[in-house]
Amino acid sequence: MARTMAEKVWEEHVVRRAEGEPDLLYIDLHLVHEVTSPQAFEGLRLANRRLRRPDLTIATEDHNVPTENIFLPIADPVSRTQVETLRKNASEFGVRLHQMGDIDQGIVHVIGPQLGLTQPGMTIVCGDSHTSTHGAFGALAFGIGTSQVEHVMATQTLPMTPFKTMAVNVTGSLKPGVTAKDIILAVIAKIGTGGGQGYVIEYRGEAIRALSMEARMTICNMSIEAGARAGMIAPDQTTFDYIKGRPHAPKGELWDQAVEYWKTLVTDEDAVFDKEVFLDADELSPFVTWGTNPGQGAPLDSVVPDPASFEDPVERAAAEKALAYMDLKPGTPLRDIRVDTVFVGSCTNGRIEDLRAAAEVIKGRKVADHVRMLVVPGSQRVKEQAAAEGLDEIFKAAGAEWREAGCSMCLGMNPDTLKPGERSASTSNRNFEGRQGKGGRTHLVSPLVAAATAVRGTLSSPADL
Ligand SMILES: CC(C)[C@H](C(=O)O)[C@@H](O)C(=O)O
Ligand code: SF4
Repeated sequence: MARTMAEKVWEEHVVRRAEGEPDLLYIDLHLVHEVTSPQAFEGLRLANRRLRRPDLTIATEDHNVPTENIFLPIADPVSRTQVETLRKNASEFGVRLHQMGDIDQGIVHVIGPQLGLTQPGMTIVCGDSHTSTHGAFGALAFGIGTSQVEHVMATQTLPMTPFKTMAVNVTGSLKPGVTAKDIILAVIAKIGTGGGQGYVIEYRGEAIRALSMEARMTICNMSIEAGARAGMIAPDQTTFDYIKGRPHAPKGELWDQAVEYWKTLVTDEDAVFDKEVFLDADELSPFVTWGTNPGQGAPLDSVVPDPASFEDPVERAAAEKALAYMDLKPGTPLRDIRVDTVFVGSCTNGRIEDLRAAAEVIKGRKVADHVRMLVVPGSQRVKEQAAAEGLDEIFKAAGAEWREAGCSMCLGMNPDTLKPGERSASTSNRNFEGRQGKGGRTHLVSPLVAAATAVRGTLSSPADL
């Protein structure tokens, strides 16, 4: 029977199947961070169990880490406890941990691909919703809850209920200045934050094929913001070239065998998806969010929508509430919205290509006087590479702050937060109330829009400079 890529990867990993029960899947890679692992380790300890496969488990410190003065003790007691607990657990259970200051430390979804741990055809889990990022390689990658984290630690398997399949077909090609971030914000605006519920999305079409691996990761990363269980992109030459030579990539003959297998991980031509969505890349322009969920977005060229224009009463009420929180008036051109802060970073857009894109725009220009710009590499290696290319100097010369790797202002779990009432343009993935700090207001944007906004001080694209 013809199968989709997601179904193929799933079938390869079933270790037990019984009528009326979820399939038990083998897990190839388990990524761990300090927020969702403490209770799982504690559960193992109480049950007197060891970790089943420490070699398939890797941990990093990301959410709670400060991005300045990383060799001083963490000031916030909750953050400090979480990080210290992970260190203690990793050493007790034999898990490789990349600590602050380690060259391989960084956001969990940045370091997996970077180390070559993330590979096509794998099942990958992490107690973190944006695990969907790894699907960009043709892996089936799910965010899981803490009790599931414990299950994987103890058994290297996970019971999983079947999913539905959705194809998001992106035809045509992107105009200059339009990026993967704009594609995914447009997809979520189209299908809604619940549109992907129960589905694994496969992104397909010529516009997707033309994207770099990092751009593909940006798209798969935000699948979860459409409510999907995972997002995937079929592996191709772009994927193989990205993985080749990385520390954990197969070598020699094993490499050739792996690529042969990876090439089979494409959706069969006559496979049928449960749902199909179409988008024309030629029609896209830079996209920004105006509301408090990632689906409340619109082209930068447009205006803050009037809640009355939403036919669905639930959407209308949500828009009213969002505009009140965001302190925005219907009809205001999105370009007139003035920001206080610009954040370039996160597992959505904190990779080297993102920093290059932002640097290209900001080079030789200045961050507006009323704006604070934070540039936070997704990992220490990204930081090192950016510095080798002189990007750090470009940002600093423009007046931006250049930081150490971590989740930073993507969420308010570390010192990088918005103050109440402050407004940001942010390359991250969530704009919920209080996400970047209590009372903070977030507009999700691409790195290009972020950089242009930093210069003009209002939501802008490079074409406005
Ligand atoms: C803290 C963590 C559990 C959370 C997630 O699961 O996504 C975080 O990474 C986020 O982005 O909100
Ligand atoms: S960067 Fe943001 S979205 Fe990504 S893992 Fe960290 S907190 Fe979650």
